[in-house]
Amino acid sequence: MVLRKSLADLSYPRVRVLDVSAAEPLIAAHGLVKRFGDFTAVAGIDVDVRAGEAFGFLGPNGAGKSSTMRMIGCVSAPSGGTLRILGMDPVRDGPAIRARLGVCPQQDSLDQDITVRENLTVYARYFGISRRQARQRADELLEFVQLTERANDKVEPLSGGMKRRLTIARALVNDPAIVLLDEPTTGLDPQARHLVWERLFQLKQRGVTLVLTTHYMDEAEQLCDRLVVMDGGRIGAEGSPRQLIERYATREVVELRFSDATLDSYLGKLEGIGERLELLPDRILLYADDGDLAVAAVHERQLRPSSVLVRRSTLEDVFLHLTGRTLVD
Ligand SMILES: Nc1ncnc2c1ncn2[C@@H]1O[C@H](COP(=O)(O)OP(=O)(O)OP(=O)(O)O)[C@@H](O)[C@H]1O
Repeated sequence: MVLRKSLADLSYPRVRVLDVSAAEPLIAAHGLVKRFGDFTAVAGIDVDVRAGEAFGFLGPNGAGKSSTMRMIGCVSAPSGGTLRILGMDPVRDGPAIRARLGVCPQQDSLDQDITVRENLTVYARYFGISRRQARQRADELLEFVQLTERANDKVEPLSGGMKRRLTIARALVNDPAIVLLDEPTTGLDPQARHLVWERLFQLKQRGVTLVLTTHYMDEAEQLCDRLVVMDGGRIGAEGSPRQLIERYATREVVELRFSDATLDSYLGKLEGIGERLELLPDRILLYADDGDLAVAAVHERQLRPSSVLVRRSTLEDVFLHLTGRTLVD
């Protein structure tokens, strides 16, 4: 496997691009297992991550996403199966792999006692980067994550979104071949999430290989070229967001609420409209390629929902179809 710097983009963040002749995926997992005592957190998953793609693990809390990321990050040994990262074995070649990974953990692990810039320069020194280069790299990265004005401030007073952006900058210090992001926007407010997405999108545009976990379907839809839907340590489906929606949902969904009776009494009355019905605690979802036609059919049956919403299908619908639960349950 040959890695070379992209000549097209000399500005930060520098990009490592896999030589097109390399056949092996950057991350290849087959039958990967993680056990904690008798409990199986990851139950034999197959994953291939290719150079330059943004790959996501979408699933609810406890799905096994972080356990998988920790194995890929070479901080937790697999209990079974095979895992190769950048053509190497994470157990034997952990330090060599870690040197080429950028890791953005779920919990911010920034040093609160030093400045924003020092968080980057000190980290850069772990990778053997010279003091002068570290300083230059830190300044470029602070500009990239829009924190230049806070460079000399301590970390503690920064907002959650700023801390997350600083953690992303830190993950880029060593010019990584793969950036691992565990729940990059969990706990952030909508504006801060959008800023993080925007920076990640920039990285993606520059060809950086991103691997992220999320339980936000909008995050997965916006950022991921390809993703796996994970639940209970297993992968239920794999594909691009669009492929998954086409495969597991209809083009549109009608959300129906009724105020006059228990919801399940309407299931029989709606039978045969659209392709599928899902009963949620507060509404019925009616899957149909043409939502308006489905609504007309509902009215023809003299049913009077208290509210009707026609929307496009999302990954949330895919997850519901695959697991019978919503992601936020
Ligand atoms: N060190 C550990 N010891 C015992 N059980 C663990 C350990 N780490 C994780 N687990 C369990 O493994 C399961 C999967 O956890 P994991 O953190 O991988 O899920 P996740 O999909 O990342 O969810 P979250 O978003 O909550 O982190 C959970 O039931 C969790 O309690």
